[in-house]
Amino acid sequence: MKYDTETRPNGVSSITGDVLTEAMPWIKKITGETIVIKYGGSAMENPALRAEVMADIILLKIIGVNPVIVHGGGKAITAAMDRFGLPVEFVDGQRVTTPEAMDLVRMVLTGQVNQELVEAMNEHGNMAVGISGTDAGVIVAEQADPRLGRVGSITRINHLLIEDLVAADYIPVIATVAIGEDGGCYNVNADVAAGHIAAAIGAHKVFFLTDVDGLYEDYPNRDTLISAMTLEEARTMVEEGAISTGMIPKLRSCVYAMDAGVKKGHIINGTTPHALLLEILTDKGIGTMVTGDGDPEAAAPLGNFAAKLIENRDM
Ligand SMILES: Nc1ncnc2c1ncn2[C@@H]1O[C@H](COP(=O)(O)OP(=O)(O)O)[C@@H](O)[C@H]1O
Ligand SMILES: CC(=O)N[C@@H](CCC(=O)OP(=O)(O)O)C(=O)O
Repeated sequence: MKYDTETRPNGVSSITGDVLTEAMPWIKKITGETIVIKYGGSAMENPALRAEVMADIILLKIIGVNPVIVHGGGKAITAAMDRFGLPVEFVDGQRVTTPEAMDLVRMVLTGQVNQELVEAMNEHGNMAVGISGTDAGVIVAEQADPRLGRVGSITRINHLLIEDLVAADYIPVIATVAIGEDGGCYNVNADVAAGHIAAAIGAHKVFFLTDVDGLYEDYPNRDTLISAMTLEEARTMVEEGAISTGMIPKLRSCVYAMDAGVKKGHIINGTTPHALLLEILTDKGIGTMVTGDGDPEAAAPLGNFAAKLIENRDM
């Protein structure tokens, strides 16, 4: 039943009621599920927005969802390296990490970014617990490539600590510093870590919050946003190299997690107010959704542009 705002003494709009009712079936679907949310450096720049995202995560927790946060902080690391006069260099999207840079990466991710997120969430009740991949050996890695120094390639996720925290109703907030198979620690890409963690804990869904609306077929042409794609289409795009830096590890991680049983992967704009809530609790999904085969929400086939891109790569 719809009410006329005019007839309401407190002036509350019926739209508010409609929005709340619309959320009900989605709350029923998601409550009790564990979701992994990767929060990236690009979407963390604005402190007010960051605080809003953290509050939304708490709201999800309150309605019975179990969020696990995996965060990056690439921009903050670069700013710190500039400040300390360390050279900043990326090879294929991975930061060249000398031992001195590794000290700074660890300092920024675990000491600064992680704690900022934990503090912002705990303003709403002390539910968030900050850990890094070295705690209880949650993320184990080996050297990826000697040319990249202390950059790690993940070999194992020890998921017990994450699961224990979730079971105790905490929100784990994980900085992606890994413990080395050979001792020491490694710098791992946060998108990759999120995919591995989602796979290891058998998450229901994995979300990548970034600073663009999702995956574009023809970036930066804003008319080419892919709103939905199947796992096989995502796999083909990754394998054919039809996407560029930034999105590569996100889509690859979706594929990795979904191959391990995660139901869906979402790439959404963390700078859009309440992006997570809109994606999870309303009829109108936003961003790019990757669905599994046979999923009733499975996507329409890729648009012409992506199909052409892939076709051209074959030639
Ligand atoms: N096809 C594409 N669709 C969307 N974004 C793309 C695409 N190709 C490259 N990008 C870039 O990827 C960036 C997001 O990746 P990144 O900067 O690594 O994000 P984050 O710090 O959130 O992990 C976007 O800001 C955009 O510039
Ligand atoms: C190896 C490597 O490149 N590690 C990343 C880790 C942080 C990260 O991934 O942060 P975003 O998600 O904010 O980009 C880095 O040093 O920037």
